[in-house]
Amino acid sequence: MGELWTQMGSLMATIMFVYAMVERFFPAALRDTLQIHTQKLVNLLYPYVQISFPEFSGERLKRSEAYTAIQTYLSQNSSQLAKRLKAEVVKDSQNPLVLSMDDDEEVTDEFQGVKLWWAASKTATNAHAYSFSYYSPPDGKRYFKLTFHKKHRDLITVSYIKHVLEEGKEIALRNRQRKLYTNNPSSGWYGYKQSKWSHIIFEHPATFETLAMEHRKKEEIINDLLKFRNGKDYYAKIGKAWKRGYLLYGPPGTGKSTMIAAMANFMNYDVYDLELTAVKDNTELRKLLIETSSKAIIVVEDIDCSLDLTGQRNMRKERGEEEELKDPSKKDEEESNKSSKVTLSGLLNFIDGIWSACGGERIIIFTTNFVDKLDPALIRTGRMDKHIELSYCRFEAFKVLAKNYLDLDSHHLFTRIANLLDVTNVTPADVAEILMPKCVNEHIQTCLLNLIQALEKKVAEEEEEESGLNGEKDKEEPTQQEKKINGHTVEDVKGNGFIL
Ligand SMILES: Nc1ncnc2c1ncn2[C@@H]1O[C@H](COP(=O)(O)OP(=O)(O)OP(=O)(O)O)[C@@H](O)[C@H]1O
Ligand SMILES: [Mg+2]
Repeated sequence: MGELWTQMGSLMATIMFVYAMVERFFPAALRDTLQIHTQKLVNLLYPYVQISFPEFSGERLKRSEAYTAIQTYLSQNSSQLAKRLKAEVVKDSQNPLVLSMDDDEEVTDEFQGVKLWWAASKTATNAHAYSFSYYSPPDGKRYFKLTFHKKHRDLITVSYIKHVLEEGKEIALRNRQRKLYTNNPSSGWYGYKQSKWSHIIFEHPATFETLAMEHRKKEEIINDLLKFRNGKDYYAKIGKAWKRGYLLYGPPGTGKSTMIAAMANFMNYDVYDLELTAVKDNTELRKLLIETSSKAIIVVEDIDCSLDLTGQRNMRKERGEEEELKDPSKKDEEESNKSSKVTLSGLLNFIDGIWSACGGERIIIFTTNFVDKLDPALIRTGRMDKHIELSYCRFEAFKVLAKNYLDLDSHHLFTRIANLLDVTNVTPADVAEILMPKCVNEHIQTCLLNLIQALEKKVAEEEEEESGLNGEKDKEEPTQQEKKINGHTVEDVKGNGFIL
């Protein structure tokens, strides 16, 4: 190929030279005709088409997206094929040292059986003009040049370039370091360092393999996520925004936050941890949404605590209305004191209003400990597409934890543990804590025995508690009013870990 280029190059130079010489002797009126014919001759002898992709295009000093994507695409091939490489440190990449081909290097590529050539080039600068200058000449403008046979013009300009750009972006996305964002209070949105979200590198190690839950349930979630990830065309076909809502519910310590991390790692998405109490109103909420990238998981943890969206909402509303009747000025005062005025309708708009479709490929996750207390409008089907219950640790989940913490697949104590886990409710967080060896030389069997001891103690306590309750019940059946403690039923209080 190199030889061919050299021959072509000298042929072109000869034609241009002859053209320049002849042109001087031609009358001005005939020059245009001469130029057209010369061009035709060049086209005839040189059957290749060239496209260049400059690094900086337009008037704005912004690096061209196409150039970056091509560079990423080529760096995959060029690092093996090119002989002269350029090493660059790229921010936010998993592998910060990226090798790409150096200036004036050339690599070949193949697409659907068609061969094409990529070259990295630089425009020459007039170094002569700087020969007496204190300053060194500026660097020439870089560009990539794509050369291919003209008979493949349609294939290359339509399909190949699209393929390169998409692939380049995809590789960059795969290699980037994912981030965990949190929203800034709106007081910090303006001024010199304005930003609505702050971020750090997302490095949570949780995966679906290390997540303790029933295998069948786990598979179902993974399949759901896969279907979502590959569903771009499907969502477009059915006319639905490409997003999915999950509601994770279950008692504290059952792995809701761990599951979000596992989902983010599985999907390779960024995580936006939205702190609703720091959002002043619905407009701010919308602005935050617009500033999120695609391929993101937007999380609102403990939705019942973040907002006035729970069943208590109605109670407070009623109480508020009563007080307002007595003293109308009180309502305004209360409103201005409240830090967040995000309303249920604002949040619903955030989830499935027209703005929520911008960007695409987003997952919205709400977590709560009390699913029953959420407003039905928030969790109705279609809004939160999938409700996932994270429950207490049963034997199947325990086996995952034993593998994670003790690297253990089976043990003769497992049967005893399975029986105990069947009759008592302990969270995976509690089990994990007990299983974790407390010192370097703690034996596996000791950890398992510690767990059995803790579980037996819990079962005994629960039995004692139950027999005590039954005894009191026999004495006197409490009234409905007495069953409520500070507005919570006995079940609620137990769920919170209080002992009656
Ligand atoms: N299902 C699980 N699989 C693996 N580890 C778990 C699981 N559940 C809990 N853990 C362990 O317990 C710790 C606490 O779990 P996590 O923060 O995910 O609970 P949570 O449901 O989000 O609790 P909360 O409702 O209080 O936010 C985690 O760091 C993890 O080590
Ligand atoms: Mg949590």
